[in-house]
Amino acid sequence: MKELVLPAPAKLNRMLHITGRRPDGYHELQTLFQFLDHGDELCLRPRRDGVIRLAPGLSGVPDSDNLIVRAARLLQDETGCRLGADIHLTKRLPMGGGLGGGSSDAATTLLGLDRLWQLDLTLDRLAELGLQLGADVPVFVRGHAAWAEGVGERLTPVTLDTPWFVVVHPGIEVATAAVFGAAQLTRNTAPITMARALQGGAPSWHNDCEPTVRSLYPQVAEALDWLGRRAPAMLTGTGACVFAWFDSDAEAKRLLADLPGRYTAFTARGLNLSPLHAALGRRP
Ligand SMILES: C[C@@](CO)(OP(=O)(O)O)[C@H](O)COP(=O)(O)OP(=O)(O)OC[C@H]1O[C@@H](n2ccc(N)nc2=O)[C@H](O)[C@@H]1O
Ligand SMILES: Nc1ncnc2c1ncn2[C@@H]1O[C@H](COP(=O)(O)OP(=O)(O)O)[C@@H](O)[C@H]1O
Repeated sequence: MKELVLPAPAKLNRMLHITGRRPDGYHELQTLFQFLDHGDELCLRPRRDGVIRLAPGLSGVPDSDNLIVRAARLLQDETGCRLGADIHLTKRLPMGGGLGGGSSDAATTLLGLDRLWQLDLTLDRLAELGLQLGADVPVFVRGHAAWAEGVGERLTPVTLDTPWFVVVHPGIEVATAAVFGAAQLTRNTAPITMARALQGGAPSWHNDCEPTVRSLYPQVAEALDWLGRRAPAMLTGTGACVFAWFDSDAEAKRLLADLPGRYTAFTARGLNLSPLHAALGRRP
């Protein structure tokens, strides 16, 4: 096999509750993950010499810290595979945006190299490896919209409504660790059942990180207010991106016409199945 060109889709957290904090400091969440038909793209080519080469890299992220390189090395270490890869990244998702770009890149690397290197690992095994790289990686490995608990690793597939979204980036990066470390963050939302979360649907959903992110990052508060005046708006993950949902692409696109110059934005449709798995012909 010469090369694989694969998508690394974005995710949204359609709702997010923080229900506790573990002894290791990580937070217990209940969240609904859904994919978008918009994201990064990776081109993977095998090398015989075992070298992992990423081009272009990301400014401000040394290659050895890049989740793509870390995912590839983890796979080599775990399987003893002596092949390497040239990896070309087309980065479209803003970093620290709450869209899971780095986690999705890592998952695409794991599944793509599993195929190129003919390792035939199960999605269970790849999700286990993914969790070592970040709490959000397993859902991208599994490839199905999901109700997630724990730190995001206990996943139950769900089928959500698939509206068109406007995703607005306020032009700043949010540090996930800063939000989870904030004294004011509420960590005591009572756990609910998945059935209850699904029953209320989008109008009943909220994100427990929002009040803290609003006060730590006024630019995110402004973007939420701007979008919220036009449609119901929410924060994804710990931000910085905020989103609103519409019944049609045309309605979503109309909103972009008024977008203030300080923001960037895109429209995308919600997906319950990851385009990565579709591209690989692999059942989530
Ligand atoms: C909050 C969520 C919701 O989807 O999204 P993002 O806004 O980052 O996309 C994620 O759980 C984020 O997952 P991910 O971005 O992979 O986080 P990690 O790299 O594992 O963790 C970054 C840091 O955030 C804190 N952290 C993260 C996840 C969690 N459940 N509890 C935490 O306390 C820890 O301090 C950790 O060192
Ligand atoms: N391939 C990658 N793409 C994006 N960010 C990466 C990548 N590898 C490492 N990172 C680091 O992970 C951080 C969080 O990235 P990202 O996944 O884009 O945000 P979020 O978790 O908010 O969705 C970045 O600020 C960056 O330092």
